[in-house]
Amino acid sequence: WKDRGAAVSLRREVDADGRTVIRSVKKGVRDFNFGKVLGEGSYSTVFFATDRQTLREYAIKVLEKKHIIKEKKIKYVNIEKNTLNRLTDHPGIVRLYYTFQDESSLYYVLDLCNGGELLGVLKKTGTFDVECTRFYGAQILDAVDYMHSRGVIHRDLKPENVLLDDQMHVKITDFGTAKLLLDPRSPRPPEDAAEEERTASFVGTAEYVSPELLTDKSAGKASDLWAFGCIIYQLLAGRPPFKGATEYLTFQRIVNLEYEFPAGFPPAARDLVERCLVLDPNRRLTVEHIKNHEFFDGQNFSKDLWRVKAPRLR
Ligand SMILES: NC(=O)c1nn(CC2CCNCC2)c2c1CCc1cnc(N=C3C=CCC=C3)nc1-2
Repeated sequence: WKDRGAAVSLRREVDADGRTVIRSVKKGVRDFNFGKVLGEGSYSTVFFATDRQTLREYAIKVLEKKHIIKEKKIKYVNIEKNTLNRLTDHPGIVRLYYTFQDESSLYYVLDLCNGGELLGVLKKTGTFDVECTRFYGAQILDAVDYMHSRGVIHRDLKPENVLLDDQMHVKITDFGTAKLLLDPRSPRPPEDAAEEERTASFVGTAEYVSPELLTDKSAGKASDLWAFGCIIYQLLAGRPPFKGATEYLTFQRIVNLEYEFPAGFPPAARDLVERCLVLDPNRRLTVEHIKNHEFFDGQNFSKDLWRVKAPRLR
């Protein structure tokens, strides 16, 4: 596990001759004050942390080595690090500053999102109006477009993984289950790669998982756009489109496309959702189609999208 990024701290020490020397050493656990737990995954815990020298605040994701090995999650840990290393330069993606390790754990130093989860904000307001849905939908779409352009498929997009920063702007997180498309420049994968993909065990969160992942276990960029359609529906309706009493019943509703729109659901948004929630991934809207859809008429998808003030949530 090669550490990434070199963050050094200057440490004043006394050498053997009693002289005070300043050494530059790679940052480690001792350079941070760890605060409250922000979230716990099956093999990681994310803490609020402050750099003791610069006082900058971060989220530090801590992964216990022996647990990762015992649970055979090394592959996921490497996927997440390789994914974060590809997604280095977009305002809508939680940024990995650097990593370090000690004998027991691995540490990822990440952007801190003080605004919490989009889901939390949605629960407070119940539903979003069209203006807020357009703003957050546009930011999520722009971040997904960047991810896909870098050959990354998130595979578990949902309002819990859409975090908010101090400006209430979107920061997408949790790439531990992402799928990395092979670099087009690299040699073609062996034929059995497709087979291996089909035997892949990972499935996202029930309410947002795409039908193709349930039927033939293949996930492509269109799988993230299925989840995008579910999120747009949920922001306006206050609940996800597919929700059964059990996971199995939720899956059944998805593969049978069983969902309705509540009365008063805005027509342009309804048309957009209907064209994202298409069973055949090849007939689903692509990012470009969605950007040009009537629902986003007049929406600016340039860098300004990340400079404008977030609309007041109502
Ligand atoms: N899995 C992760 O990488 C991750 N998990 N969290 C906390 C989770 C809580 C449950 N929903 C998904 C996120 C984070 C990160 C990245 C880095 C990261 C940065 N800031 C926050 N901030 C939060 C603030 C309040 C509540 C939750 C998260 N959280 C994270």
